[in-house]
Amino acid sequence: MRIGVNGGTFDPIHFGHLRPALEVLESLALDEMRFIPACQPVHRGTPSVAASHRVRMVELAIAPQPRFVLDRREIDRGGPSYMVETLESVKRDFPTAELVLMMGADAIAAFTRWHRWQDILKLANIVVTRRPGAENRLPDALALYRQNWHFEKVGDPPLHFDAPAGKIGFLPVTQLDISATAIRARLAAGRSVRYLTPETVVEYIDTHQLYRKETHAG
Ligand SMILES: Nc1ncnc2c1ncn2[C@@H]1O[C@H](COP(=O)(O)OP(=O)(O)OP(=O)(O)O)[C@@H](O)[C@H]1O
Ligand SMILES: O=C(O)c1ccc[n+]([C@@H]2O[C@H](COP(=O)([O-])O)[C@@H](O)[C@H]2O)c1
Repeated sequence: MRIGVNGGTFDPIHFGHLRPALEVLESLALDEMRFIPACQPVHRGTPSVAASHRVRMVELAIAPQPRFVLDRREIDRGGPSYMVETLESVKRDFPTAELVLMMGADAIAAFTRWHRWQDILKLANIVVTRRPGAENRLPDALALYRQNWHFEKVGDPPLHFDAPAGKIGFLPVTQLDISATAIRARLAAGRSVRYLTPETVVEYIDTHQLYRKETHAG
């Protein structure tokens, strides 16, 4: 079994998370892609809305896609959301599974500042997806991880890693210049975010009046 791990603050989830996740799932022939909302993301501020809202929006967004799975383990664990602990926990639940951690080019550029990052490479392979605005940060990461580099472009799916962990692959996915920061800014300005995120998420945000004021944090 091959399991994709897609961690994020998801504040809120948007098509820039969803489309690359589907392309990774298909390109690597994963059995499932687990969306794991962070409880307390490290290396950034507190999320703008409560974890319960972020979780529900992920659930709504992934509902149409059968192999997308909501994974609540970071929320249930509480405290700082260190990815190494999350991967250890997934590995305990699925001891024989190969884990593929996906992250955008912006995230891999900061990877060596992650908690116990060397241990992450013992637990999983990493697939890096290109992200608009992060292009000039990728070469640094490329140089840094050359010893672990595995594939750099798409062949005919399924791509596969030749080891169960420790490899970093690069997948050029469809480019969507969408960020949660820009979505929050639009909402704060009273503008629409339709077509940036699934309609169910737009409706949830409207119903709960999220991101309009600062009273939703918690
Ligand atoms: N538009 C996008 N294209 C490709 N990858 C993305 C995109 N947006 C987010 N990601 C990736 O998804 C993961 C989780 O990102 P996150 O939840 O922080 O979203 P974000 O839009 O970057 O949020 P924020 O603007 O609040 O920082 C990261 O690995 C990030 O690189
Ligand atoms: O484990 C760490 O030290 C670590 C440091 C920074 C980010 N992460 C994880 O990377 C994912 C994307 O983070 P972010 O801040 O871009 O939402 C999310 O799952 C975070 O928990 C993890």
